[in-house]
Amino acid sequence: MSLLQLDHLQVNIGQQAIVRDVTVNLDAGEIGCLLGPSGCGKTTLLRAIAGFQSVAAGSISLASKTVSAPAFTQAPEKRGIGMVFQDFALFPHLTVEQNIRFGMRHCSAVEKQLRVDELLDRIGLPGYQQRFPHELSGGQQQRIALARALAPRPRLLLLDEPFSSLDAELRERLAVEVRALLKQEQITALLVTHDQQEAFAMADKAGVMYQGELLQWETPYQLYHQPRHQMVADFIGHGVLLQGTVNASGAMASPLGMLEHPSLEDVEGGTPVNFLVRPDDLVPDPSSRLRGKIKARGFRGAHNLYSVELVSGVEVLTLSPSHEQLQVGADIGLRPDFDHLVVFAADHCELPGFHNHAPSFRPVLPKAQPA
Ligand SMILES: Nc1ncnc2c1ncn2[C@@H]1O[C@H](COP(=O)(O)OP(=O)(O)OP(=O)(O)O)[C@@H](O)[C@H]1O
Repeated sequence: MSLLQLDHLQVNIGQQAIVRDVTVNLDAGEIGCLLGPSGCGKTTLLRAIAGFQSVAAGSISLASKTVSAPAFTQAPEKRGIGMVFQDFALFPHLTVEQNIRFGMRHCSAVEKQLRVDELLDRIGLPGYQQRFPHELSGGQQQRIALARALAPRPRLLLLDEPFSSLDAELRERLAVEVRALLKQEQITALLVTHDQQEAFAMADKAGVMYQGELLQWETPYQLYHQPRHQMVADFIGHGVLLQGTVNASGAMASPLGMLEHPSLEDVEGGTPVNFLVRPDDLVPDPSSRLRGKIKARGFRGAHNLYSVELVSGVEVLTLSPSHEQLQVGADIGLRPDFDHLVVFAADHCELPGFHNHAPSFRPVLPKAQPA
């Protein structure tokens, strides 16, 4: 059952359309995640859902009831929405228990007590009732902020970069914990973040926004493996877009050599395309004729990520287990090994902040075809 429905939503600030033509569905109990570069309109969209911002076109519905449309904005306190922001925003002069009880005005004292104890158990902080916020770490404070938002059992929880002030390791751990907690509580949630790892750890559905538009709204797996826009391909995961030309027999001449793949068969001969190359699409192979020089190495735990300059001058990325360390400056052979090939029309309009890759908004193929 649909809990949140945004239908061709437009939100203006002054004369400017900050959110444009956004359509999103979140079913009850699902966790959605909005990704995108700074200033693309993520917070404005959340504010509109919460009822702090009116809408210029389209509508917002909660459980099939319209709460925002042009000339109609249901008051925020009537929407049953909880919110968590990046700066914790706990009341410093109230104890943990008083903070959590804050939004539970309509419950009896016994209910409040049970709910506080239940939530403190669930967030792994039993016995913290009488602490003050300044006696807690950043991660603990953010867990309490979450408990406070969950206490009145909102039907929708909005989280705006809730972990961004925490360090990377804690952020990842909390994302996993918070997902488990939201699932236990059966809360529908929409999260805004810059951090794709966080989105992947938390989301059932995710989308990338760019300049007010939502480019794709699907599962994190589909965003990664079947990006429908170059911008999504560029924003999600490491990878490079290379140029190629598909010939009449469906093979592609490319900086990686001639590539053949079922997904190229529908592309008209002679078409110039851009195609996505992820690090795991190129396997180190000493016997391969495709050669390059290692320019840089980044440690990624189990793997190292290498930047390799091919003999043609094109730079690509590859992965290798971190116990097999390759040296910067060394010659390396790479074997293309595409599980699926993601291909876009090769339009060329430069956009600031996104390497030199042009988003076409018009994939040659609707999406990548699984091999
Ligand atoms: N009150 C306002 N007055 C004028 N412009 C605004 C206002 N609030 C936001 N904007 C503009 O709207 C655009 C989107 O802002 P928004 O905060 O929604 O982006 P965001 O994607 O959440 O960014 P970030 O990730 O940096 O928080 C920006 O260009 C911003 O300058």
